[in-house]
Amino acid sequence: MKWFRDRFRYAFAGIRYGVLKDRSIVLQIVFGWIAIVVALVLRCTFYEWLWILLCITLVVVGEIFNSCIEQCVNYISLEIDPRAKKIKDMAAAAVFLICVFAGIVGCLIFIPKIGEVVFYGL
Ligand SMILES: Nc1ncnc2c1ncn2[C@@H]1O[C@H](COP(=O)(O)OP(=O)(O)OP(=O)(O)O)[C@@H](O)[C@H]1O
Repeated sequence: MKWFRDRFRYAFAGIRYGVLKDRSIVLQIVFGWIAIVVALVLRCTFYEWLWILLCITLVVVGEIFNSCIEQCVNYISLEIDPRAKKIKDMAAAAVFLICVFAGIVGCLIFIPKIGEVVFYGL
């Protein structure tokens, strides 16, 4: 039980560092909440909710991993180095691809629903 409790404590400590120290993570969490509010207003279906929650989770987890990689690089050295640039740029690319995926899913789900609301009302 203590092992289990410790896992939770460390994970929540990690979330706290992320939220307090990384504005990108905070921003993605805010976007996630906006997506949840929009999905509630547009009365998304069960499977639409699954896709939306998957996208939010992927973006936030991707951003946390990106932050970990940036911190690892900074921990090893703060000097300007092309290798450090390559590592950080690749981590940023991974988050960018996840955000593109989430953006496409969001458009596929929300645009037709917004169209329905415009034509027929809520
Ligand atoms: N030590 C370094 N050597 C060379 N280039 C670096 C180095 N550190 C950062 N960079 C370049 O600057 C970019 C931004 O790096 P930084 O660590 O500031 O992350 P960030 O994307 O601004 O993240 P955040 O806003 O979450 O802090 C990197 O993608 C990389 O191109």
